[in-house]
Amino acid sequence: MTISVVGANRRYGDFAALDDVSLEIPSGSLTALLGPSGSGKSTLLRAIAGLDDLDTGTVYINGDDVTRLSPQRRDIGFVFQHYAAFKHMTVRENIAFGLKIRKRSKSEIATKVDELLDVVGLTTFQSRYPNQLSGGQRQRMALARALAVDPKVLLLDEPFGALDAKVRDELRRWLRRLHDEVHVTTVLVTHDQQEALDVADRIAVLNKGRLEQVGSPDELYDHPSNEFVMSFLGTVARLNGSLVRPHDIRLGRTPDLALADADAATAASGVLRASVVRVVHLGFEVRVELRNAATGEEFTAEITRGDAEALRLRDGDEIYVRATRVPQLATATA
Ligand SMILES: Nc1ncnc2c1ncn2[C@@H]1O[C@H](COP(=O)(O)OP(=O)(O)OP(=O)(O)O)[C@@H](O)[C@H]1O
Repeated sequence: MTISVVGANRRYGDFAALDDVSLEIPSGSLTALLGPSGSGKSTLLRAIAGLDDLDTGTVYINGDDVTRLSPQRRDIGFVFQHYAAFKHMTVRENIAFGLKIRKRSKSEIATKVDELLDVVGLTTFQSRYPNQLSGGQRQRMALARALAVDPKVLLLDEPFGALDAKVRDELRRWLRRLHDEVHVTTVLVTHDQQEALDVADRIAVLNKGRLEQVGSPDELYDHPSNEFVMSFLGTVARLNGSLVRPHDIRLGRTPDLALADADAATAASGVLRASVVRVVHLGFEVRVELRNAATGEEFTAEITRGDAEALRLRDGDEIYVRATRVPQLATATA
């Protein structure tokens, strides 16, 4: 089911939480709403769910104008960061809840719940109560409960936000596989660019209530439309006025850092002198923290272990750097 938001505005007093946002979410996609805290992600998600009203604007689901429909009538599954499970019900009963109140037959409920327990990997935990589950298991139960009623769309607001890094990482992969199996149009709110790049097939970047860019992870990474998008998707350094990514910086002992594939934009960024502040070994990669000799600005380059060994970098060394790639931004905003 395609979701379209057209001309969405939401103000709180003088403050624009959503400022003329229009967004198309393709049927069957897993779209991340990505942005810093306060950028309007949850406001947009809640407007799609019908939990909050827009001041102006329209929400369409599958071509139908649902702007005035109650959340219950939008056929939506919703999972929040802190999921409120029914404490007195087992995992199985929690997942079955939505089907029961819709008065489905016992056998239909049993079949559906068995299937979902399997999908979310909780079959052996089905008789437990929510407080006997780990945080990650609880969120999987929440997803199963949301999916039980075959929603047209699944809306997830930082569903893994409260979990530790390792569990979050596992659940992301699991969500991606689940989505590949179930194909329900899914919108995931996250402030974590790694999470968005990892699981989403489309990313919508929000900043101060405005939509900055929408596209595939590759499109956003390779062709960010402005400096905000580029710096929000990962670490960046500023070399001679251009933003570059740490792994697009070449280091050398001499200023002769010729590039086979140098193009005009790269050549313009030139060779700079820098001193090595610190060398950090991160397995295969080596992170080199540097200080621009001309400006004193610190920045980071990421090189392979092999390159680092060849250069034999030591703290305090004076070296030369240049960008091997400078993304061309559509607009230059800060
Ligand atoms: N009920 C409200 N009353 C006043 N201001 C609100 C209300 N709800 C949200 N806001 C403001 O609107 C802005 C957007 O909030 P929203 O929750 O959509 O941001 P977000 O991008 O989801 O942020 P976070 O990642 O911190 O949850 C914030 O500055 C917030 O303070």
